[in-house]
Amino acid sequence: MSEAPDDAAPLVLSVERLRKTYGDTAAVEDVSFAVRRHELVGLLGPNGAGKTTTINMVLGVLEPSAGSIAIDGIDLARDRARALARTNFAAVYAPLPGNLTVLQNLRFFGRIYAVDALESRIERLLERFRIAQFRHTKCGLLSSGEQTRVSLAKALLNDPTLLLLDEPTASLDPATAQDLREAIRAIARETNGGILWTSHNMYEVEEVCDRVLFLSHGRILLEGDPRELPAQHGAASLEELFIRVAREPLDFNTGVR
Ligand SMILES: Nc1ncnc2c1ncn2[C@@H]1O[C@H](COP(=O)(O)OP(=O)(O)OP(=O)(O)O)[C@@H](O)[C@H]1O
Repeated sequence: MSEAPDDAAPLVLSVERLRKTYGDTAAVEDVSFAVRRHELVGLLGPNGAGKTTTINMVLGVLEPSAGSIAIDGIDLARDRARALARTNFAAVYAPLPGNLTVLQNLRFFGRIYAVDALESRIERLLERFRIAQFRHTKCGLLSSGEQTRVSLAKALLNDPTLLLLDEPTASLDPATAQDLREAIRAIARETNGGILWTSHNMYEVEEVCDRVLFLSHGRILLEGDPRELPAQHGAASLEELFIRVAREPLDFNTGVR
């Protein structure tokens, strides 16, 4: 756990009244939140809660039905290219091309992002994620944990102000996951960015996140410090709170549907 981020730190992500509907189904409904510089925010919720839909709207992959998104103060709808140049992401469902080596992949993406001094940037990231020995190995041949580390290196190539991580430790053994959590915490501390992170591992969320948002049925039901929220709501642990929120798809504070 790190020092609490400064409440006055600039917003690296600001989401206002975001909504995404598919026909009569609202995947995301009236969601507002922010991520500050140096902050690690967990986006939690049961399967189908709307986490990936939210992340995909922030990444510009999905167009919101309503609402606005600003990255580092830049409105995504109005100035898309400039806003997206400040983001990056890593997700297990978006692996890097398997027929390219680690180096070829990092060079390819580095050129797309127009990274300055690309070769030295790549070398630093290969060291940081302990993947230098795989530089000439095709990504498709790496273990899932090794691929995750390459995806994280790729996600940091452009030194993003906003880093989105969708279950970054899902395929990792406990020791590798622990190393990775430490690396990600260090990134939040040392860079000028903030991180939005999804995970189903409540132990990890308590250890890593400065703040969490509980999403259920497309709405934010709870928000706060993952170490304080359980006691505030009479739950013994974050996991117990998560299960209650997931099973009670109603206004958690008032009990009103
Ligand atoms: N293209 C689509 N068309 C119709 N419904 C969709 C579409 N994409 C997502 N949904 C629905 O929107 C809801 C939110 O889905 P989403 O993938 O954002 O959930 P999630 O919180 O990421 O879940 P998980 O933890 O299972 O990955 C789900 O009910 C899903 O079925």
